[in-house]
Amino acid sequence: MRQSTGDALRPALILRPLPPAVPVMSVLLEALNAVSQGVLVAGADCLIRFCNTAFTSMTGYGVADVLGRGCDLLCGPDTDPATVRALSDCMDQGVPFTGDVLNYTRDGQPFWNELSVTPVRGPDGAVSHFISVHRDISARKRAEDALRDAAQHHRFLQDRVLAGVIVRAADSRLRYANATACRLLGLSEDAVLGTYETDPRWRFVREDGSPVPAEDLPGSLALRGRVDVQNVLLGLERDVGSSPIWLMYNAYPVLDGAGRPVEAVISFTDVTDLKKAQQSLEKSEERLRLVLRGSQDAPWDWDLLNSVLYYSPRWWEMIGYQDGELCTDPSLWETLSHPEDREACRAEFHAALKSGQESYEMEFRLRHKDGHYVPILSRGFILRDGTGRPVRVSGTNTNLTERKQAEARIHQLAFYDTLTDLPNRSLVIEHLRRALLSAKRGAAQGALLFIDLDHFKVLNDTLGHDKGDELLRQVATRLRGCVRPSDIVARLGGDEFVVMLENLDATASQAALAARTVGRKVMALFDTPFPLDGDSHRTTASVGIALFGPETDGVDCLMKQADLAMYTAKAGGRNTLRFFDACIQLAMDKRLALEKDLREGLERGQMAIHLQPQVNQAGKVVGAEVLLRWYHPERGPVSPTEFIPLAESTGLILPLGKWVLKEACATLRRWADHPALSRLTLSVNVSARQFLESDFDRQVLDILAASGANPCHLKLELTESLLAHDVADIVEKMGTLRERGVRFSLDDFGTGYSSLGYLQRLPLDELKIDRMFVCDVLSNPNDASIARIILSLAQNLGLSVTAEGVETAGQLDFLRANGCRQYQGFLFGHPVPVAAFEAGIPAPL
Ligand SMILES: Nc1nc2c(ncn2[C@@H]2O[C@@H]3COP(=O)(O)O[C@H]4[C@@H](O)[C@H](n5cnc6c(=O)[nH]c(N)nc65)O[C@@H]4COP(=O)(O)O[C@H]3[C@H]2O)c(=O)[nH]1
Repeated sequence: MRQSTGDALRPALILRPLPPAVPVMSVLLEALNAVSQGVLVAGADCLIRFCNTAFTSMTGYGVADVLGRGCDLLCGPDTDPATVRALSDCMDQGVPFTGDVLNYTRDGQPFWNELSVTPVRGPDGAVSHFISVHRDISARKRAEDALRDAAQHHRFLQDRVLAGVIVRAADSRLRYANATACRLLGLSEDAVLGTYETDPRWRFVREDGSPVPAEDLPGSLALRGRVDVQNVLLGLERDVGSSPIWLMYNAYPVLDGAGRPVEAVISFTDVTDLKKAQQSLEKSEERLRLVLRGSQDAPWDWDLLNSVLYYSPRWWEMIGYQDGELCTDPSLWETLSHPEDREACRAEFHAALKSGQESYEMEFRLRHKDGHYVPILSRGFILRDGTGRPVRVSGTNTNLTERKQAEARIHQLAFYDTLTDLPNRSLVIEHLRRALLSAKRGAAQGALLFIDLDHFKVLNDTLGHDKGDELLRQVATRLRGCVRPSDIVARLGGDEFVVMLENLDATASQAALAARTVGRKVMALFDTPFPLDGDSHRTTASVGIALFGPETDGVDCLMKQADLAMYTAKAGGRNTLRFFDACIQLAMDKRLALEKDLREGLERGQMAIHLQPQVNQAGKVVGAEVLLRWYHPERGPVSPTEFIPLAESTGLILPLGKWVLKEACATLRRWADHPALSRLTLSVNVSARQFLESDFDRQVLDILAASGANPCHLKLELTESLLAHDVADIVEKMGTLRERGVRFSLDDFGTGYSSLGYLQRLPLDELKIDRMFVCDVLSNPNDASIARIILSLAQNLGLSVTAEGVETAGQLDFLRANGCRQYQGFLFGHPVPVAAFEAGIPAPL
């Protein structure tokens, strides 16, 4: 109820010049004050003559405020001037007016006034006054505004949701479509209401490409079945034949009060991108399936977070197992992998996980059920979470067996000679390159031997290529068999072979000797005829040798040198061996001649033994060392220091040594009958090569037996170099001989391989102090110390000691003072022929 201002009087009807009020008027007045609308009466001059109670309540004005005021009393700042004008025009023209006007109460509050002004005419037809009826419609206006706002908001939202929304009537006519729906359906907003959902311009298709009939559209289904339709995927070809956009539909029916469907609300979302992604995923999965089906790869998958491993049936098959035959746990591949690969693989795998890379590849071997190892290429793809942590690894294993075999075959074809299976020129060049590099780093000298069969062409032309090939194969086999496994034997082509020897010796002369030994072994291979298809064929080879070492100028140069040496050998009459280096060749020739002479010298009786006395501390001769002498008719006397090493390297030491032993034993036997000589011992030098003969002990016993010498007078002098060989064997042979009374002395003690361990193990009787220490005992404190140590060592081990090379009384005094009891040297006598030695021994008293 609006507050009236000051005037508590009931509103009065003041109509002038109306006749005085009668009860009827009073009733009318009562009626006017009872109505809920505000009523005003204004004169033709538009001044207010009357207002009812509802008006005063509505506006807050009192009756006194209103009477006599103009009709614009209620206008305010936001009152629409156009409306005011229209009202004013109506009043001027004496026509009714209705309209909604924004008016203001007395205290300035705006309110909506539904105003209707009716002109009242007098008998003369002229407007005598106006009756206006006012209704406060503010509440309605607010409701309408709210409704409009809500509708706008709703529309706003509808237009902005990403889903299309349409409402269709039962006859499929569209009643509503939001902006998204219009966009997706290709409709303008104006066209919505005239369009049917079943419009023939749209073609709906299913995922398999078949068309969707109108009655199966989601709206139709919802209306017909009165059910909600959910998640139906349809393709929409907006123009028939165009590529469809994919829409995910939901729909529900709207029922009337009687439960009859009146319309369907249909929403749909554009899932074309999703669909495309799905299709491409399906395609790539399909492709992967096809690829995997077509390939022999074995997929696997490892869930790192849960430690769950999946090995495909082919994974198992690759290593000979049935699916599930072994327990599948993360350590399985480690258990099955080759021990040599395991550590590297583990490291590589963890490095890949740690590094953040997406994939890796590695090769290793897995143990097959039957025990052999299968070479595997494993490719893994690492899946990581948002923080980069690896959560899953998936991949495939490829069996590399065939590839490895093919690679080996290719390698074989590229680097091996198909006829002989020996390395070919390419491979030997590689080996040489590597050997030269290592020689440059200071390793020992090596040698390259070029071997060319003599007159091979003639054989090939006369006997045919098959037999030629067969000969080459047999030569290859023999060559391979006559060198060490570490030496390289190769075929360069035709009848040319090479042998590469590494690490021969640090000195060129010794390396040349070793190379020549191999060269001669190679030539000796041709001494035995070659069986060729029932016939036996003889052939020879020419060998050229080039040494290589830090100074060598590269592979080509070395090959040329060996080739040239081989041609020199051919030019020298074939079946011969030549060095590229002329000096080496000269030295070799000399050596060869010496070797030949030595061999003949032994056969022709040019050898003799000389004896050098060994005396005790009283100066009495107790024995002698047997020293070999060679007197060549042209060369004259040849020093043992010259021919003994040659004899050792050629093997001639064996017959020579035997001969010396026989001579010594024969001498002992002879002495046995001679009172002055019968107690003397003879020390015989035995070379390592001689002693290592498997039946050396038997040979000695045979010679002793054959000569009838007393074994107790025979002493064998062994050298320290012998100790580099199988000591157990040496000990055994020494034991056998010692049982018969033969004694042993260790020669040149202190110069070579001595070790206390050996000294204790060997059944020795004597140590010999080498003359190199004796020589300087007085001038060199080191040598004096060594001599003293040897003497004290011998004493502790219970061995006797003979000092060699005693030349002066001073040396003798030193040795004697330090406990040495037996001596040998020029001070007591030079090596002399046996007869001279015997003559020098005084007859017993
Ligand atoms: N400067 C000097 N030299 C002295 C003195 N006393 C002895 N000699 C020499 O020292 C060598 C001792 O023999 P070796 O150490 O066994 O050294 C021997 C031995 O290793 C070897 N040899 C000699 N005969 C044979 C043999 O029949 N068989 C074997 N396997 N080797 C032998 O030849 C080496 C040299 O023999 P030779 O030339 O006869 O040289 C002998 C001898 O003449 C001395 O006071 N001063």
